[in-house]
Amino acid sequence: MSYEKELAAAKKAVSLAVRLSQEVQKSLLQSDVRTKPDKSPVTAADYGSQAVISLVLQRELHPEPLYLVAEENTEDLQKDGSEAFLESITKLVNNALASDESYAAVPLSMEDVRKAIDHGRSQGGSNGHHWILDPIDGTRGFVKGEHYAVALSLLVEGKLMLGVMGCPNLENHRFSSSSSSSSSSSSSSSDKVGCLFFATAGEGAYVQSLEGDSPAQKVQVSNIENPEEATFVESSHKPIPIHTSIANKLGIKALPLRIHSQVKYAALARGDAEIYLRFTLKGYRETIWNHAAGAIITTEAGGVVCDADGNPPAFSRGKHLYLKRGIVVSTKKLMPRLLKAIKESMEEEMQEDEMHISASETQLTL
Ligand SMILES: Nc1ncnc2c1ncn2[C@@H]1O[C@H](COP(=O)(O)O)[C@@H](OP(=O)(O)O)[C@H]1O
Ligand SMILES: [Mg+2]
Repeated sequence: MSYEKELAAAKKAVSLAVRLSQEVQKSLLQSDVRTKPDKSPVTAADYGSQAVISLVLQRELHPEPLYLVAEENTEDLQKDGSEAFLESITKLVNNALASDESYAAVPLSMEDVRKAIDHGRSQGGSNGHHWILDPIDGTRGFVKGEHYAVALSLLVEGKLMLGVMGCPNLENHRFSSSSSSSSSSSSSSSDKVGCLFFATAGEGAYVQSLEGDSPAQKVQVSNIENPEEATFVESSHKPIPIHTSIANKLGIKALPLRIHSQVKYAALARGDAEIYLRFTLKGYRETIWNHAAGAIITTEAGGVVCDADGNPPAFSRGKHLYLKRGIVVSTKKLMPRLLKAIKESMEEEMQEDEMHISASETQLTL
């Protein structure tokens, strides 16, 4: 089955949502950043992007029903004092939609926008069609003017069939590992930025400029064979000690690139980097919208996405991913060596934990 109609709808939805997010990022004041109960930030762009994508998909795919599993909901927007915030989100949504000729109709009300956001309450699963959305992935990066992504994908009968990812602050040219440092968000003012990645199952992964002014180009993961030359990327959250141990075992010389959001998957898909490690901290459960679009794009570019044991993550079990230790992404060539290094590092970590436990038991008995 071809997903042409769905792909066109998804590209349109993501492009309009990116326009909205860029509008917000340009004028973002610290006071516009709210904090969710899990302490992560949320902005008008998170809600606005979700509303735009929900509305565009509903209209483009009509009369098919839309099942959308998305990160945001309007619970916090219904609290006292949130009316002005919802009003500003509604204005952003109307502006973004009006920039597309086919949507320049009657402006939407606050209630329309609230409903569009809450359309994203589907739970996913292994039956039927489910769209998966992270309206702003990497909100921490977004509020700092760094990398973020608008990530949309389609799950059909439990399998990822399509992914579209807008990366508004990613340079159109590849970034090289020679510029490796603790941050990769630097760009010279003459660099052209803004990439739209997309992939459909079995048909490869592509990138085009977000401005749509150049034809799409096929992307492929890197073909380096020596892990010592690999560039490894990780999240900008707290450093994860086991990542360093794994990189040392592989003899990787360059410092990791620390990048917000699923732009990390895009970096691998395009051959800018070869290894993405995301061992999760205890108590944190990964959600499908943080990985789905990136996973199909990198896989279609020839990469491999798996857990620490080498098993592919299941996107069909609801909103969460059930992983043993985290997500590992690399190329087919490097994955066997990487999994071996991971196994060794995990065994060492377990031995260290056991030593700590017996040392503290000894202290207790003294
Ligand atoms: N302690 C943690 N460990 C891993 N991921 C976390 C986390 N706390 C939050 N996240 C999620 O990680 C996403 C960002 O990933 P990254 O660190 O790769 O940029 C955030 O998505 P949102 O920005 O969409 O909320 C957030 O949901
Ligand atoms: Mg998000």
